[in-house]
Amino acid sequence: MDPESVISLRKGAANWGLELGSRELALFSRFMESLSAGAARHNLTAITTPREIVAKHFLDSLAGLLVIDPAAGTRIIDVGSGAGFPGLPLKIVRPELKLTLLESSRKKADFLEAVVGELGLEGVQVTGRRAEEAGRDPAHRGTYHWAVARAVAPVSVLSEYCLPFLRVRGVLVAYKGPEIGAELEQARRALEILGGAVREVLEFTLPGVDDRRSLVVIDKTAPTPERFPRRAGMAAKRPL
Ligand SMILES: C[S@@+](CC[C@H](N)C(=O)[O-])C[C@H]1O[C@@H](n2cnc3c(N)ncnc32)[C@H](O)[C@@H]1O
Repeated sequence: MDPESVISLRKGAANWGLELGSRELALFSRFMESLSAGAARHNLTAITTPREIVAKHFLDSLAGLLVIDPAAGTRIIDVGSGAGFPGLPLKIVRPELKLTLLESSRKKADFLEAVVGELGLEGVQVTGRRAEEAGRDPAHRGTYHWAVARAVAPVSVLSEYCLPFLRVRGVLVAYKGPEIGAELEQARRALEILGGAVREVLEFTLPGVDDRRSLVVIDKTAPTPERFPRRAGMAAKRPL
């Protein structure tokens, strides 16, 4: 990673109260190399300049640590992880997290396996399945303290993908853009049915690019009824 990117990553992370040392910077640097190679080879991400990768992938992902505290539980699942966001940056900075990267595209899951190996990260499991299927598997259902997802689906649909994975009192952190009011209004019924309640919406600006973002923090307040998630595709086709 070029010196300018290192500086903006360190400065941006300090904005979230995170101090990045040489271990973390080396891992981010290697991750950036894999991303650039992966983007060229497999068209994995549209964001390719180092400045944008730092701000829109690394720092955006790290904002989740404003909410996620491993002291309150270490099991975390990233639903629809794509090229590893937000899960991998969270794991780099909080290595005690036990991370599952769930990604239905085989090509992307293969990329994730390769990156986890290249970075030498322990306690990361890559699962190349759909959320609707893994959410019914007892190895995953009701077992996580945290679920995170970025750019996967509207909150009404995302709740059906993610809430089944959480224990009661677990937390879903949905990474969103600004102006989330109407989307949350549409998700009210789904949250009620699935056992979730919006705790708060944290708004922030991405350092370096000044884009506005928000984190929707949803508490799991009751067990998700057995019939959810519905079969693959239903949540998106007929949101609750
Ligand atoms: C727009 S990408 C976002 C990737 C990453 N979260 C990010 O922010 O860069 C959405 C990803 O979610 C995955 N996805 C969509 N629906 C899914 C589902 N039902 N189960 C698992 N993965 C899913 C897609 O394959 C895709 O890689």
